[in-house]
Amino acid sequence: MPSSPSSSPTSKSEAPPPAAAGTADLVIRVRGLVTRFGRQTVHDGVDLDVRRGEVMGIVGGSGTGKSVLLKEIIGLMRATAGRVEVLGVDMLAADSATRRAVQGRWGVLFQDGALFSSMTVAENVMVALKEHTRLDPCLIQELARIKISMVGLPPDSCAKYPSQLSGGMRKRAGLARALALDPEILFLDEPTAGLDPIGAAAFDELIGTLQRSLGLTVVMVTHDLDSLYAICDRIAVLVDRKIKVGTIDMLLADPHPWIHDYFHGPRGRAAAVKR
Ligand SMILES: Nc1ncnc2c1ncn2[C@@H]1O[C@H](COP(=O)(O)OP(=O)(O)OP(=O)(O)O)[C@@H](O)[C@H]1O
Repeated sequence: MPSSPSSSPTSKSEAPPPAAAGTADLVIRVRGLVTRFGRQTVHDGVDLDVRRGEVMGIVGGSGTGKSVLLKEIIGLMRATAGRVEVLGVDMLAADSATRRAVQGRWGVLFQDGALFSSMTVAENVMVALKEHTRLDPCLIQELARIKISMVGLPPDSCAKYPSQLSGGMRKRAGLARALALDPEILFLDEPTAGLDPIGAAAFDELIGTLQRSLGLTVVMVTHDLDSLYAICDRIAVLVDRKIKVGTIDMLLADPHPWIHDYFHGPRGRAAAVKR
C-alpha cells in the first residue's frame, strides 16, 4: 500500500474508457429512478450504470439532484420510485442485515469530511473498524495509522482534532476514514470544494493514485472541471431530470445546450487546455 501517493495523475480524458461491461461487472445499477418533493420532480426516470474499477463523475446545474442521487444510492434517502442495485443487492428491497453488509463495502467522503469533532483523527478512522470488525485494539490502531499515512497526512495528525487541521487536511482525514474498511466503492461529494487550485489538484492526484493502486470504483459528485479531466473515466450529467452518460470526448460533442455550455464555456476550455 502506498504511504504517500506521489505518482503524477494520468489524464483520464486521454485514456480509453474501461471496456463496456456486462451486468456482472456493474457495481451500481440504477433504473427508472423518480424523486419528488411535493410538486417538485427532481429525477424523472434516471438510469445509471457504474462499472467495476471506473471513476464516474456526476455533474449538473445547481439543484438538478446530484447530492440527492448520491444519498439515494447510499440509502440516506429513499427515492419515490425506481430501483437501486449496489454490488448486486436491490437496496430498496433488501433486509437491514443485507443492506448493512453492503454498506460495509463502500466508503463515503462528505464535503467537509464529516468528522466527529470530539475525536482525534485516529479515533475517527477507528470508529468503523470498531463497529464492523472484531480485530484486536492494537491492530485497529495500527490500521488507522496506515490509512492516515495512505492519504498523505503526517504521523502527528493521528492525535490531532479536526479543528486543528486545515480544510485540505480535514478532507484527507475524512478520506482515511472512508477507506477504513478497505471499501470496493468510494463515494465522494464535491471532494475538491473549498480547496485552492493547488490543493484541489493534489487531492485529485491522491484520489487517482488510490483508485489505481486499490482498484476502487469511485463515484464523485463534482463541479470541478479539472477533476473531471484528471480522474474521471465517464461522466453522468443530470439534465432535464434524467441522466446522460459519456466520456469527456462524447460530451464535448453533445449538442444539449447545458452540456455544450458547461464543457465549452470559459472554465471548460481552460480545463481542456490542461489535458
Ligand atoms: N429533503 C429535501 N426535501 C425537499 N427538497 C429537497 C430535499 N433535498 C433536496 N431537495 C431539493 O431537491 C433539489 C436537488 O437537490 P440537490 O441537493 O440534490 O441538488 P444538487 O444538484 O446537489 O445542487 P448543488 O449543485 O447546488 O449542490 C433541490 O431543489 C433541493 O431543494
